[in-house]
Amino acid sequence: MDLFNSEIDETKNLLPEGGIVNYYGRLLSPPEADHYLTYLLTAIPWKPDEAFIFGKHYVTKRKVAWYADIPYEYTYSNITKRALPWTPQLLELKQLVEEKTGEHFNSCLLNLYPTGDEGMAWHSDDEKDLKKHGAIASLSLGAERRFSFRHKQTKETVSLALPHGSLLVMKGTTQTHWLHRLPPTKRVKHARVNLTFRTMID
Ligand SMILES: O=C(O)CCC(=O)C(=O)O
Ligand SMILES: [Fe+2]
Repeated sequence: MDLFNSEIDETKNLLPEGGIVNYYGRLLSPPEADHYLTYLLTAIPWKPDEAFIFGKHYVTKRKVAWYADIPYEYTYSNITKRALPWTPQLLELKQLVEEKTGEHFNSCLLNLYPTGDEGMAWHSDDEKDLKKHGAIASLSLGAERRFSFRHKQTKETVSLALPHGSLLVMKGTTQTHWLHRLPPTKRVKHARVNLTFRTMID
């Protein structure tokens, strides 16, 4: 029996309409999750997220890294990023996520939120370089944070907590009809790392 996930139905759609979000609970046991969190905090070449918007240079306290099967280039907010080659540990995590979800991914965006002061504003992951309606799998490590969805028309919201080692998948038309965000919170004083596994189109 899975002691972590006894109450969780991973086939349930958390959204009432317009997309599919499945929550798998803990993919990793707490010791496994600790192991990967320590690895990621120390071994990933974290860089602040940057943007040039109306000629002004913005640098976030949130840090990012990007890995993929091939050195894809990806431009947003006038900054071009080139994907790094997978590390063995990231490939282990990718394989676990793929086995659990039955999906396949060719890239991963990593986010590091040093404290609850950092979050991510409402957005959809609907860039044209991403496979349309492709699944996005989100693995969370470290500080537990709330994660929210908001329907673009009805403004209905759906929220859940994402604990250490947990897995969430967004698929179907979720990015077309819903926004999502990671709200900042004064209560959280330690770091969270999030890995979003994605499919880029060539
Ligand atoms: O940190 C998270 O849980 C979400 C990150 C996210 O939405 C993104 O990278 O597009
Ligand atoms: Fe996102």
